[in-house]
Amino acid sequence: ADLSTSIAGVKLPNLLLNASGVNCRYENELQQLLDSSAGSLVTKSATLNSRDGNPEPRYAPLAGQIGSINSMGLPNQGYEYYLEYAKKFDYNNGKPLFISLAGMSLADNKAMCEAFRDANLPCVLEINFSCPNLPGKPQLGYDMEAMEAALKVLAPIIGKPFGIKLPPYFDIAHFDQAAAIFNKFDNIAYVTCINSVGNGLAIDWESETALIKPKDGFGGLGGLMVLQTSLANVNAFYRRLNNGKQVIACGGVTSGKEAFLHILAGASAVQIGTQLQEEGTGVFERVSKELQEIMAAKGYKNVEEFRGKVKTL
Ligand SMILES: C=Cc1c(C(=O)O)[nH]c(=O)[nH]c1=O
Repeated sequence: ADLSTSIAGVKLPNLLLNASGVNCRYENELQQLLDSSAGSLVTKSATLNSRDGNPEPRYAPLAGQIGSINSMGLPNQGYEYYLEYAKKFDYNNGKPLFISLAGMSLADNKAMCEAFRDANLPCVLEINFSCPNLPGKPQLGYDMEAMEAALKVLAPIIGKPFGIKLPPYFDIAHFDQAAAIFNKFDNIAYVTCINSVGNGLAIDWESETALIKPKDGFGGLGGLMVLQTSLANVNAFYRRLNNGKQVIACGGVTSGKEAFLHILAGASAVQIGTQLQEEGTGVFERVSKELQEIMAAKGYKNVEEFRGKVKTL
């Protein structure tokens, strides 16, 4: 079965890729993604300057393989590292490159977007409005006015198709408000739903202790336990975005089954985070095979035949 897809003007030979933040901070990790069955790769969200991030332990899988909690604190090499990587990248290798940016301020995001614009590269920018783990910094994704104001500055600078990484929303009114904002910007090509479910608290019952150190143990939740929230966000934006804007799914993909469900909900591509962290890059081969088996069993030759076709009662 054909798992290829096109997003923001670039073609992915396989609609599976990593979630930003996982296995993508350093060049060697990015090379591992290129060498895997993933159809593309996205870099760790970059800030103006490099960051060490929060104190460890800052990531933990949850018992029973139900998911993960993280409060990494945006550790990254600084945007120039990823800009240099994007300049050296072989755009004829068959897999497109996505670059994630998460400026600590609008000025930082503006400076980083200007630098990528000036470099005039084929990579696709994904602006991350949804990091939940910066102490004292509320995430832009939950401030509609600030998000629109930022887009009014950044969209014209980027000047070509780009994407936005969104937090999960839980109120229908917020789906309506956010989609209405995105529909105002012609070059928003896609949204990636969802980032981790912010500020969960994982506690070990034997030691009576939080699993991670930063923020009294508060961190973003990922993995299978966020699947239904992710499916809802994918479908909500699939139903609301117009002019060909697409949705990349992220959240709860541990097998071909969840990837299939995300496509049914409307996803054009599917990102894998927690399961990639736990299993390694072999996850892309496994999930691709499982998805193709499901499609064959159901008689689907390509994903367009069932994308967004979730039935309601
Ligand atoms: C960019 C920071 C993020 C982080 C982080 O670096 O703490 N963790 C997430 O789950 N999502 C983010 O967007």
